[in-house]
Amino acid sequence: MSADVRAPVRYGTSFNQAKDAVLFWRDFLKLASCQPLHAVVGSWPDEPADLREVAARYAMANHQLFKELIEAALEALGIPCRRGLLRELAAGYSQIMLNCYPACPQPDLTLGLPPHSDYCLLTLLLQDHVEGLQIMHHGRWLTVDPVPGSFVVNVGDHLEIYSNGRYKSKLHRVRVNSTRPRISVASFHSVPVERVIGPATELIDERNPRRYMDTDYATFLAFLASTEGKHKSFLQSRKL
Ligand SMILES: O=C(O)CCC(=O)C(=O)O
Ligand SMILES: [Fe+2]
Repeated sequence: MSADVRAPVRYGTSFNQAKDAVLFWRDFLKLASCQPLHAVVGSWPDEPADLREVAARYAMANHQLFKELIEAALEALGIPCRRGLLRELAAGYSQIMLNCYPACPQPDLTLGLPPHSDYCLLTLLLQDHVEGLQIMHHGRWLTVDPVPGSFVVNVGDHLEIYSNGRYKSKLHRVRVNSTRPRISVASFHSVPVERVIGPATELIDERNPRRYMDTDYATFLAFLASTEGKHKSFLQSRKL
């Protein structure tokens, strides 16, 4: 239950319950799943006995699917796949976030997760049969129908920045209910943490000026700790 948000394994409720003023109605277990995977698996819990093996198989297959999806996204943007970003993803940074939202006696007084967008290129989200995820669409919260065994693919802040705004990172939140607990597994995928990400040079010219500042993980953490973080989203803070 580390207060260090960079720790490879964390258990908790909100982003950093040592500091956050408002806690969320959820428990999470975060597993860092950087590539190559064998470098982090040893830091994962060794109980239950098959956790490492099952989670490693899941992480590997999930990362493979992510690479196929991001390759398609780069192709759609007209960016040659064999260069730049895709090559870096062989040593990319991923996190598996296992979320459990217990049933809540007063669900209207809280949230499982407050409105946010994901800090990554793409999120592959597996959810059970209990609804709870909502996305902001044209100024209204829409509930996403859970389809067990399928992934919801969310565009994250990094893809909006990298595509210079052509892909949009979606604001989303999680509501809880009074009768049924809900479980979801979110896998966040991006470039290595020390890599600075900005709009792809291929997408910028005189008619399409750069719309976002460069960013890295240190900028993100500094933003969360700042007062700016109280009334703005991280993505808004990177807009030019
Ligand atoms: O539980 C969900 O459906 C969404 C989880 C989520 O948005 C997150 O972990 O960032
Ligand atoms: Fe999210």
